[in-house]
Amino acid sequence: ADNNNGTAPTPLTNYLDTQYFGEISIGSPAQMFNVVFDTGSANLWVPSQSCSPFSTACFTHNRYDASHSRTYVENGTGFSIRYASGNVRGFLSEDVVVVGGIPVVQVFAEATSLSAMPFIFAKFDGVLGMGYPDVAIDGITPVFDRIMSQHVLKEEVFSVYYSRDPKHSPGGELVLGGTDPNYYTGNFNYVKTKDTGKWEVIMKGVSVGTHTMFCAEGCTAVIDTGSSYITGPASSVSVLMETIGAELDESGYKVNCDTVKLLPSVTFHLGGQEYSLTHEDYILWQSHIEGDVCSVTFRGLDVPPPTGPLWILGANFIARYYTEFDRKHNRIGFATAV
Ligand SMILES: CC(C)CCNC(=O)[C@@H]1CNC[C@H](CN2CC(=O)N(c3ccccc3Cl)CC2(C)C)C1
Repeated sequence: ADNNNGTAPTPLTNYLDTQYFGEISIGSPAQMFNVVFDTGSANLWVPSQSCSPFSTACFTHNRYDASHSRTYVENGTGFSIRYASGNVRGFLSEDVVVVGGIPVVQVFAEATSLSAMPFIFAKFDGVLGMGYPDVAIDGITPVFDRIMSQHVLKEEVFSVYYSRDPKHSPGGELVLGGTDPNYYTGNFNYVKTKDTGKWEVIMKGVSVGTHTMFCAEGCTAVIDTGSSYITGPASSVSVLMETIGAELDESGYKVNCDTVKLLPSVTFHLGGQEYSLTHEDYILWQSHIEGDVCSVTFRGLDVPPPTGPLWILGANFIARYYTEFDRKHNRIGFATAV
């Protein structure tokens, strides 16, 4: 609950270092949902009780039932959101949403159809977008904006800790209104966001070992809590992968597990600081019966202009660098995660 020092923590679950989600409630009495807190989008949706039984992705998750909530307000406007990886369709409703113990009356979407891919792989029920209002579909005021307008937060910021190892508990933590010193050391270094109303910054270079190989003339980096990996322009990532001896197969880039210890750091130059990832941070080592598999948590993704080209720094970056998203000063702060 908002422990009236103006900060509100929500513990997160870490599923295989690729999905981090926390619990919110909607309605009275409370209906519980697991949601990804996604800085790369700005809408809240959960599966609807009225989703079609043929939508497997919908049926295998918790569903919101308006008829069981005494604070439900009908809206009914159509809703559709297109993510890079799949889309969600439904209709708008309004009800009391509680995040970290803070209640807000919120317009959200009841999803009636979810694209099977990738939502059948989702361990979470829905998505709570933590992006700026500028990217909110249908101009709906996002949850964090509704919370800020209540003036209950010590600071108009939220912070994210992602654990690096699924056996850790908690798998992560979202703090509304501040940061949690239990999960970082040292000071924060800040980077101003671009004036685009997105959680994106100017990156000054990407280095492999000591050699700046990409983005030397500057490029855009999105700090995206809802993305599992790091993505960059496909051509750059393929050169990067070639440099570390990774090969592309149907499920992404792989390296020979014997070479992992020798792999170079990959460094992202943000603001006045260099943020390095070692092989510990960017290799997903999975032990299988038939032998170990070492996946590289980088993906090529070409985002067309004007949004792109861009790099997306996702969960594996945030797991190494505790991240504060500052709406008051439109900046992002990074500190070394513990
Ligand atoms: C502005 C908006 C309208 C468009 C641009 N924003 C975007 O595309 C988002 C940017 N952040 C990341 C986000 C990833 N999503 C798609 C997605 O595959 N997830 C997912 C991840 C793992 C397993 C299963 C699933 Cl389902 C998680 C999630 C959160 C549902 C998309």
